[in-house]
Amino acid sequence: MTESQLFNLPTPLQLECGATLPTVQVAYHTYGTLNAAQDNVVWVCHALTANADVLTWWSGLFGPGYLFDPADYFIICANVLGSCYGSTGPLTPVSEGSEPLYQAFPLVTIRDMVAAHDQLRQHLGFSKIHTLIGGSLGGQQALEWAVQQPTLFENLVVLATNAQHSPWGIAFNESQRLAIQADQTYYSATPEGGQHGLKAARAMALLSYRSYEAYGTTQAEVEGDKLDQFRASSYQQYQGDKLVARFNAYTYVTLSKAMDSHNVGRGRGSLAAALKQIQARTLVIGITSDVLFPPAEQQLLARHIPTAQYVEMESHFGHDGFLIETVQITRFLERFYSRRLVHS
Ligand SMILES: CC(=O)SCCNC(=O)CCNC(=O)[C@H](O)C(C)(C)COP(=O)(O)OP(=O)(O)OC[C@H]1O[C@@H](n2cnc3c(N)ncnc32)[C@H](O)[C@@H]1OP(=O)(O)O
Ligand SMILES: N[C@@H](CCO)C(=O)O
Repeated sequence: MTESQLFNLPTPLQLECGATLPTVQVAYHTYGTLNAAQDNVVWVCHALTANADVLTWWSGLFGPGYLFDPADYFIICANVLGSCYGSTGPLTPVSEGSEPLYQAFPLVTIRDMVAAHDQLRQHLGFSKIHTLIGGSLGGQQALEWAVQQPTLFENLVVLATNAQHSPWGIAFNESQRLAIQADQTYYSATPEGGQHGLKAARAMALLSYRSYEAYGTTQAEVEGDKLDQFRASSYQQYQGDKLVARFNAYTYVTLSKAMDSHNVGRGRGSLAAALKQIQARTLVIGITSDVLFPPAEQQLLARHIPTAQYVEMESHFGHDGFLIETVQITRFLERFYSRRLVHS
């Protein structure tokens, strides 16, 4: 694990909603060495509850001996604006000496996240990115960035994501926010506020990340005569507690609203017109059992991005397959790069 590095934006950040964040800090991790030609940069955009330490949460794809090996690539991942892993968010001050804003933290969009990351890119002096990759919320950022800067990225890899967040996805997120906001401690504006609601929200979200088959495989009862205390119940409880131990309700609300805001077509005529701007060679990966970002959304991306290839991954892990099925993803990527992987 590497240490997080910090970048402070040189000027206040004007958000899409009209609010301004006076100071913004972006936490990021890098691995490997930038080569002389500076053409081995792989930029990873992370999903909802992850952090910038991609080697911990995407191991199997990133790390020594894996496809994106720090021996070959200069890998960078930045924590998104609004998160709680080092970048400015609801639990951090937004100006020198101020108190955190908690539920008053302004609305952040995917475009605001991209704006912060692009400032970091400029600060680091990268004028070319070999590969931009992200799944889910990370894929939303990657698509938005690739639309905004068509010539910056050589390759774009997006998994289990979409061009515009769907009514179905927004409804899932709103239901989770309802659980958080029904927890009166949410209004306490303390780091622990809303934890009961957050636990319920994560349990609800899990249903959209997995599948009927996945629960059937991993949570089936050994004894068939139980009346209560089922394994699936204890799994939901456990997963809720696990997120509460490492996250907070205010960040969850902020990031789920950012996901809802995603629409590459906003102000650009249409989704198709926006996606047509992308010049990066693109691989779109869908997952057969993904009910949250179903294959039809990936197929739409591939239809409108001029150079896109579409592949579909057989998996019963549902949406979270993009984090879990690293062997299949590696195979798809090797084919995509046609073995042009190692840089001299
Ligand atoms: C410090 C950090 O921030 S690290 C994490 C950073 N964040 C991320 O990476 C976000 C993206 N990652 C994820 O969403 C997840 O880690 C995934 C999707 C990759 C994998 O999910 P996991 O929860 O690890 O796997 P899975 O769904 O199989 O659950 C396994 C866990 O449930 C527990 N479990 C399984 N069945 C049950 C049950 N019936 N009752 C109670 N617990 C259960 C297991 O013991 C295991 O516990 P552990 O995580 O403490 O080892
Ligand atoms: N398991 C992922 C799901 C969101 O894509 C996360 O927690 O970030």
